[in-house]
Amino acid sequence: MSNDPAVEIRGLVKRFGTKTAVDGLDLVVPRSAVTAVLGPNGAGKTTTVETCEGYHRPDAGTVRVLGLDPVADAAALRPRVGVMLQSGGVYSGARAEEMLRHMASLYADPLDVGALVERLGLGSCGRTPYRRLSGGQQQRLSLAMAVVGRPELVFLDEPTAGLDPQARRATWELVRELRADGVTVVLTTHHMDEAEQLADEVAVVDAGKVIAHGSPEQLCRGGAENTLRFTGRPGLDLAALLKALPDGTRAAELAPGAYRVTGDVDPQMLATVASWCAQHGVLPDSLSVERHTLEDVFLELTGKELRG
Ligand SMILES: Nc1ncnc2c1ncn2[C@@H]1O[C@H](COP(=O)(O)OP(=O)(O)OP(=O)(O)O)[C@@H](O)[C@H]1O
Repeated sequence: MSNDPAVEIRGLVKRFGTKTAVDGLDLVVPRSAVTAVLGPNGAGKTTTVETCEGYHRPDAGTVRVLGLDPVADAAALRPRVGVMLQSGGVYSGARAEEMLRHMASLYADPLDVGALVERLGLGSCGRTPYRRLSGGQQQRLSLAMAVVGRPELVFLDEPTAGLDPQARRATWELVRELRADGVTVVLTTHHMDEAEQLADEVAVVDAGKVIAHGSPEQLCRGGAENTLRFTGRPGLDLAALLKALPDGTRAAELAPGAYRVTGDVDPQMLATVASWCAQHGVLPDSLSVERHTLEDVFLELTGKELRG
């Protein structure tokens, strides 16, 4: 049973009036791993996650969470799934630690509340009413509430948005520990470094669909071209070099003696360039391969223009 996916979304469509927020989205989330959902503003990430949490009924398609229907089986899922919403969902007059203790009391085997409060840096504001907490403190409290019941699966919607670097690191540590404990984590984020640091799998959502899916390494390797740079004698015959390289490779001398080769840079290409240099008596002063970052891939997939 535990080999079944934690979340299985097939052909999900969700409309709000005439607006199609999610437009035939497919996503399979493996268990005991961290899946990051990335996408431009308005791509449909929150709507998708909220549908998995049972807040919306799909207009078409199916959603299964731990093998169950998030709406029809909401009661069965509640003790097994932790949810951190993008904005509160919390009674604003309640005190931070009281709320967390109350939440913990609803579960059979909760985490130690005191320890959780300490590690998320909420110790000094435990008696503060929710509405008087800073944005970052509210955020950390929501995270604590999502994980206190030791869920099998947690949904974290932009868990580190607006957090200071210390709180961000503390959140990352907590996510890593959840994963080490076998918890499935689905998080949305606009921070590419966060996805690179935490995610086993990344799904890029655009206009209501998943347009790319894989490990950060797979996406960085497959999605974008890479670059090889070397420096050597000026005026090398790049047309001759290109003949030795796969079709579609490009080469340029950017400044006298500074060369850039762009294309599918793999170990074979590196060997070919090095041996071509050797045949021409060129000893490069430097030779480096630049891997594309997840941000490069993301921008390549979703475009560089701002969306309306
Ligand atoms: N309750 C709603 N009523 C009407 N339109 C909505 C509603 N919720 C979301 N939308 C619209 O659906 C689209 C997808 O929104 P969603 O919040 O899922 O995107 P997102 O990828 O989470 O964006 P962001 O990165 O900005 O949080 C947007 O155009 C949004 O305006």
